Amino acid sequence: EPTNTTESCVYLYENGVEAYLENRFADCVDFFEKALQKYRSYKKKLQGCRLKCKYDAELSEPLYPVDVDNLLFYEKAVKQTLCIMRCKKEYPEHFDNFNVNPETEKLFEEQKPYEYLHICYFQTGDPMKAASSAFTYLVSHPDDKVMQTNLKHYSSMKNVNMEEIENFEAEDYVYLYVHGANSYEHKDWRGVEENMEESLVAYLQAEEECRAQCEGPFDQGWYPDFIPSISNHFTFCLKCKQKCKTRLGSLNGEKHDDLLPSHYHYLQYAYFKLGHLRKACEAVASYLLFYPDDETMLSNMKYYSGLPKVQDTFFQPREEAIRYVQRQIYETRILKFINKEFRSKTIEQDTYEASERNFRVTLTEKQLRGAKRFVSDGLASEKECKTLIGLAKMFAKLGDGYEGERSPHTIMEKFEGITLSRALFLVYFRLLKPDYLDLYLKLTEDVKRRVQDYFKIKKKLYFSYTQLVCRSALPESPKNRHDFSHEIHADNCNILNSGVCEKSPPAYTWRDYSAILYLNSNFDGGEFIFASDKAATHVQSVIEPRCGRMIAFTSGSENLHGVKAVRSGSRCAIGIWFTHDEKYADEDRSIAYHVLDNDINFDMFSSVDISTLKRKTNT
Ligand SMILES: O=C(O)CCC(=O)C(=O)O
Ligand SMILES: [Fe+2]
Repeated sequence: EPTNTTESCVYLYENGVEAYLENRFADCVDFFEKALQKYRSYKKKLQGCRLKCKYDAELSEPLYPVDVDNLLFYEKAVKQTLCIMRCKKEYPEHFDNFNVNPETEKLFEEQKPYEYLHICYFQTGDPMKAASSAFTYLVSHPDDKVMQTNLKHYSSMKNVNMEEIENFEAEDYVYLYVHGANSYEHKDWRGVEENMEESLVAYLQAEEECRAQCEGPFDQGWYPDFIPSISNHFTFCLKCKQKCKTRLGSLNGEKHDDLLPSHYHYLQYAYFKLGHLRKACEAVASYLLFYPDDETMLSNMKYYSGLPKVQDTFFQPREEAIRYVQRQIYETRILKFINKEFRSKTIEQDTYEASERNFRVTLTEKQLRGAKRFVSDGLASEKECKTLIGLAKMFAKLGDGYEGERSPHTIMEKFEGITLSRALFLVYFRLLKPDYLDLYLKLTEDVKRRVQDYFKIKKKLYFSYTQLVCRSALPESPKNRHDFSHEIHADNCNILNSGVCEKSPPAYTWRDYSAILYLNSNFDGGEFIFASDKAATHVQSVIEPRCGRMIAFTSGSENLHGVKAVRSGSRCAIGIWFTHDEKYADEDRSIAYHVLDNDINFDMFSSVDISTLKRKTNT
């Protein structure tokens, strides 16, 4: 079994998913609760080490009394590194062989476990916890329609008390702040003082932790010089840190973009009512650091200044507010500078070409729990994905000659798309700008290169079939489906009831490798799964599609796979199948290159009946 926590978090998570799929709901609850608990404690330790070490390095005696050439900065970095290494050693259960896996972090940071957990709680007869899980999920995904419906459903049950619903992932300051605001409503000024002062400390602590979490590893994608490497990593962290404010500004889903300064607003009034004028003035000055032109606060200031006991020197902003605002302003300026100055084409080009050369596997065979398969990211930019989705949508609307509007796999979804051959056909007849075909070719060539690299394929490999497909939930289909968008299958054989996979027609027996390049993630459901049998009683791995991600595998029975129901939205991906058999090579691809090069030779077309371009479809 895995020895480190991130892995065992995934391990527990996967077991939870598996228990859920097999209707073992008590196990599901158990696994997910443990997974969440493990992840939380790992995260606290990690943040704790980073914060403690920063603090220690700050306090340590410099090796030389004068700072020359920013050497003090590097001295501290070195000391901090040593400290972090030692700190992690103290928690071998968390950091042994520790290797941060951003995929895992994402699962937990996006509260994925609650998507399963609420159902498992419900099934084990705990609708209160089911409701709280649904609520917890909604706090970070406030617009999730499916979860909103679930919560509504739970809240209508007679043994569910909405007053007692909890956000399982709430930070300490959330309840302190809510209590403080309630005290204010009840004119309990001491209550405001106590809760808001405590909430302020807890909030700043939570923000420091959030920022510390941003100081993780960063895959540069190529090998830059020393200084560019530092500034790249710094920028990456800084962008992440800037998101902490927004994230923490959500009070159980309610967005506050002024959460931190509003503490000072409450406090100035409470202190005034309690007769602590100096403290009231300090709170006013602190608030004005954030919003210097705020009229209410400026008129408060005027009013307080007029009081006989108040002196001008009282309006001194608080220490923590000064530090916070100065840092905020500085960071914003740096980011603005970066965004403005690094726009130039040459830099983008460099970065792009450099990352081109670097082949990065996101998930390995071990992580996917099966042989001859891998997942890789970064194969397409957001813009490229949008362009191709646009292409699919454009021609689906015109009615693209597909056989049947609906999906061949489930009546709950519409299945539409465009093959490479069809894109070629459209370009040839001037119905489509060549840029689309160019992009289609380029991205699929990249996929092929990665497949060849990963599987170390020496024999000649041909494209056999390429198809961009969007699977869309039909508006009338239920939102809580748990069927498949694409049943578990193998790509080059037919699974018989006996479990044997027969390599005969109608299977596409010549297919040797399969790859799918995903174009989006803004839909519900649609996860790709590897399973060990046709009924998916044993799921080996679940992969979430997203723009630029590819999954590749050998096409045989060793790689049974399927797609879970697309519950809402539209899921677009390019499926690509490769063969070693020249007979099944896709001739349209080489024609496509000629069409794009503008040296179209009509002899070439004579060997291909153009009308077949339209009919050749894959179901
Ligand atoms: O779209 C996917 O993720 C997989 C589709 C698939 O397995 C197929 O078309 O054979
Ligand atoms: Fe498939």
